[in-house]
Amino acid sequence: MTAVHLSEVSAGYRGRTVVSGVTLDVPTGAWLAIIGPNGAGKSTLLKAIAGLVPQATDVRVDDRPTRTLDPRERARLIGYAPQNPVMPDGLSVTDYVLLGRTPHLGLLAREGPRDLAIVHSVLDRLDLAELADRPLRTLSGGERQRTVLARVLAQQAGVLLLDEPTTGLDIGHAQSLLELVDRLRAEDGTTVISTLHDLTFAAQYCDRLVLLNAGTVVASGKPAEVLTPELLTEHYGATVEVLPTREGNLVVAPTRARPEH
Ligand SMILES: Nc1ncnc2c1ncn2[C@@H]1O[C@H](COP(=O)(O)OP(=O)(O)OP(=O)(O)O)[C@@H](O)[C@H]1O
Repeated sequence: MTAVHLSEVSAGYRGRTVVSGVTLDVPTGAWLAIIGPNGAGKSTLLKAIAGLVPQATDVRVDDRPTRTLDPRERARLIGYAPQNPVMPDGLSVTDYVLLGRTPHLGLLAREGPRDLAIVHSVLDRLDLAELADRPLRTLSGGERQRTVLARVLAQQAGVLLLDEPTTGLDIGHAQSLLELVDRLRAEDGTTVISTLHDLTFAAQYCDRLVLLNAGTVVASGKPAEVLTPELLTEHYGATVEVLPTREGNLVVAPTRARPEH
């Protein structure tokens, strides 16, 4: 089943087209990574899928055009974690993550024991339980990043849009966050679309990659089809080796120019 469908989607800001002609189908339970150089339009494409930027032609999530959904309906369907969200600094971690439950509450209803149980379980899974009562302004960059993901996971939406979810995380926390997302899609059939600059992680966790440059899709397919030295040189201007590991993963290693003797 297709969870997310884009057909010739273009999107941009104030009359400037930033992403154009993107056609994609993401099956339920799949994980798609949008990769590409800085400014390629990756975040804009995620926002277009979330229905948050002006776009030409509809993006459909669960066969519904996202731009016609009201915010509560959209939030029940799509969990979107932006790269730099505005966070009310005075709130505690628990209260902030509880905001993820808002789309599931009646208009004037307060959260109940089930909502609190979901929040505590997410905090545990993201290694945030000890910070539950801390005001957001006291968190480190990586702790804030995990708290944003916790709010989105508490939403329990079927489609997750994650903009650079591992930025600012150390390798251990980045890995456990990606493992958690991977478990959600295996166990609950959650569909994931994320931007990722770490191409080795993208190769490891994602079924399919879309390489965006200057707002258009220049390559798409399985990690081994997209992460070739030729494509990475052409579109990132990087010199890299792509090495297979014993486990069958790929490592993208930048090579260093050596001075000639
Ligand atoms: N709110 C905005 N208003 C106007 N232009 C914007 C806005 N947001 C992004 N842009 C422009 O759109 C283009 C694509 O930006 P976008 O953030 O989608 O790229 P990206 O691929 O996610 O980049 P990065 O890897 O640097 O995060 C850039 O030229 C950027 O300056």
